[in-house]
Amino acid sequence: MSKARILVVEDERIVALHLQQRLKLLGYDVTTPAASGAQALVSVRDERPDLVLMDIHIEGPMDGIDTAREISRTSDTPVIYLTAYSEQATLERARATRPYGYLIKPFSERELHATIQMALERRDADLVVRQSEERLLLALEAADMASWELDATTKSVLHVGNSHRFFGHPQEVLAGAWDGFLARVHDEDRHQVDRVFSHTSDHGGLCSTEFRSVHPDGTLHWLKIQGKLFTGNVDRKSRIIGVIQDITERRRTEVQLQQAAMVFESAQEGILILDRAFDVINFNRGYCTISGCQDDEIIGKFPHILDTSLGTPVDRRSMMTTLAAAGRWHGEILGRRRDDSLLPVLVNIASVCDAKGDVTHYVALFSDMTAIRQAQEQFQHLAHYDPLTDLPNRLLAMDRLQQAMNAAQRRNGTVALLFIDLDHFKRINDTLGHSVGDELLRTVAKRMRLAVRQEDTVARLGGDEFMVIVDRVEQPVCVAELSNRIIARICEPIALAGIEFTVSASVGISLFPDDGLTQDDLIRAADTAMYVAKDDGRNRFAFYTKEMTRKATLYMERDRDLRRGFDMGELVLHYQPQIEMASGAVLGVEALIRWQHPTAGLLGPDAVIPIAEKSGLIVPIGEWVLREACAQACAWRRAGLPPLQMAVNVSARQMNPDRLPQFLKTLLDETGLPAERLEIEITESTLQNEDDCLATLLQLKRLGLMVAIDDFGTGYSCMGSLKSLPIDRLKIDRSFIRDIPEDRDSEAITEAIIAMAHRLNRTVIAEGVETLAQQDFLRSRGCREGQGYLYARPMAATAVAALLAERFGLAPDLS
Ligand SMILES: Nc1nc2c(ncn2[C@@H]2O[C@H](COP(=O)(O)O[C@H]3[C@@H](O)[C@H](n4cnc5c(=O)[nH]c(N)nc54)O[C@@H]3COP(=O)(O)O)[C@@H](O)[C@H]2O)c(=O)[nH]1
Repeated sequence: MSKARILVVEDERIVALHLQQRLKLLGYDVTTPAASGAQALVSVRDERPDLVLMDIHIEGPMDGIDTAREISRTSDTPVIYLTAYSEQATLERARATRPYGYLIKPFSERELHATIQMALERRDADLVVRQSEERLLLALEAADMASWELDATTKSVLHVGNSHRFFGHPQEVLAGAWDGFLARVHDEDRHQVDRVFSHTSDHGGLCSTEFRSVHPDGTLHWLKIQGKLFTGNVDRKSRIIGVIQDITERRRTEVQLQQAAMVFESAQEGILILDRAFDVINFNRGYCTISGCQDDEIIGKFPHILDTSLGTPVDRRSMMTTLAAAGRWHGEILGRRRDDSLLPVLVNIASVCDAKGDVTHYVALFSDMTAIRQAQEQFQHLAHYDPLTDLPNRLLAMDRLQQAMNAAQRRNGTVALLFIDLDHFKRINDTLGHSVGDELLRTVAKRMRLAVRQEDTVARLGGDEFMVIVDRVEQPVCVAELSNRIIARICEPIALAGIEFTVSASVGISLFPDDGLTQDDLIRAADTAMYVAKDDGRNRFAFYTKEMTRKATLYMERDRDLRRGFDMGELVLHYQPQIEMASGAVLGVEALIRWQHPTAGLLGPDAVIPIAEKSGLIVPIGEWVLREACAQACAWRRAGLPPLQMAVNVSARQMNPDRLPQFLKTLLDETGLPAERLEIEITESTLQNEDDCLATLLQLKRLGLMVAIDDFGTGYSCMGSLKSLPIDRLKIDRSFIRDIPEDRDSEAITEAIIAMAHRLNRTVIAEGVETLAQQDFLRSRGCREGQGYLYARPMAATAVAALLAERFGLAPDLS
């Protein structure tokens, strides 16, 4: 253990040397003695003695007490005063410097040694305390804390460490009366702080509270004070001692977290926190509302709303790739709710990464877009539909018209544009009021919609002007019929405001491409036509061209007449025999329609078939013909006439595989006519144009019927296709037979058809045979059968019976 080094401060050199000797003898190490305060301070600084023996009266301006004060200010070196004086004032001054001892001269070796030892002991103890204090201070500083102390009895603040940091005031401002301290606390927290400290002062134990301190610059700091009531062992004083801490940052974070939690919980959007495997680890109420899922159906599972089995398929792989590359993915999908209903959702997914940049979670946000989409739809609707009638407005009508024109151009078709204007609407509006006028327009709009096909567009252009766009017009006459249907519907009585009245309409029609190639041209043409209809007396239609109007009107009159005639049973069948040319034997007959018109007399098929084809009446008329022909064939059989082939013409529109075979099967079953006795004649063009034709023919062959191709040679059937068709007979067209023998080409064609029929193992018959020369030619080329005026004209059923009876010498029972 090293010797303690002692500095002697003594202005009397002899005394100083003597004291040094005594100290050495006592085992101490001594430094060079100092005679003045200035020397002493230099020595303390340079020699670093363990103790100073300080005479009070020394050289220089500073006495020993001043020097000791300066030493204690700049170092920890303990000072023991040496003096011969012991008057009170000096002692008071000396005590204020907190010396480690006081030796009154003269003193003994024992006194000197004991005082020095005690001083060194005390210095060591002080050092330990100071180090411990220092450690505590450093620890508090490291924790951004400070100590504080309150006298619980007097409720005065004894100490507030680092007061600047926490209160913005020096210690002196805070120390002292409790109210002074409370004045630095925020108004709203003051009562609480007072209550907490009062409680601990009165009842002991721990105290802890958080409050805001108000700094002089107005800033607020959140502080946390914790403490405990202690009662001093010596002085029995009650103190609350503890630590103070600035928790402003923590409070801010807490507030932010609270706000975030509030946003999370109260958000209308669905929010999910997903783990790296995309399984849900947290969700908010919004997600439950949007997805319809219960709490226990969400956690630990893949988000139901992203389920790809319904709605918009979400390509999970590309989503993950985007998330990995950009950290976010968003898109609008049709999401799947718990009950499998679908809803439009905007999905935003963001990756959450740790400090190293590795993905730890995903946050997914789901916004229900239903309301927005509905609003958009409503907006779209408002932009494109008339609010009064809910019909398309001019804007949408023009768009539809353009589309129809484009499509018609591609397929070489026709589009009709109908301009419809109510007659005298203004009068109704003026007399019955606008609300009745509005109601009338609504009623008319509904009636027009009911009059047209689903695919046609009915639009309101404004006022009492409407437009109908008819796509895929087959015949202009169909448009005329539609116009009449619309006019008729509009004309039906309307009861409004307690009054029943009727309103009529005038319709102008233009056709694309005939009447114009642009929208403007077509509209202008339809408008012009509408004024023509008005000029002609209103309540009618008019085409842009007069000829079209005339044709359509004529057709409709004929159509009406035919329907009436059909209903009145004015249609009849005549039969033209088919002959074996070598023997003159009647092999069969062809049923040909006639119309016994009440004013025009007997009309041929030309007055029936074209109109019936256009109006669709051909199907019921054709079925009537088949029924009538079969019934007649059976009647002849029953009358004892020899069995005959019954050939019946069937139009292309009848060749419906879902209808004709079943109809014929039932007919044969009902009449008992053997199937092979009935021959269906279809034209070559029917065979070539109708997709359904082949399917129907195959079914007819399965029933056992015979099939002939009528007007053969006028189409373009090739041998290859004929070979595979289910036909039994070719009927050479009358136009080739007519020019035989004058025309070589007709002869060549006829000859070729006969040869082809033979090669294909089909029978062949020539129609329109009028002369023996024609018959000779046909026979010489191998054609065995013929039909024509040479043998017989088409005739009534009774005439056929009479002819057959005569040929066979029979007396048929035709009763
Ligand atoms: N879908 C249906 N079509 C029918 C039906 N009935 C008739 N038709 C079609 O009408 C076409 C014309 O028939 P029609 O006016 O009766 O003329 C037939 C004969 O009168 C006529 N013919 C017969 N021989 C001669 C002749 O020597 N000279 C001459 N100038 N004309 C003659 O030919 C018609 C029969 O021809 P086809 O049917 O081609 O064998 C008629 O062609 C049918 O297409 C019906 O019910 N449904």
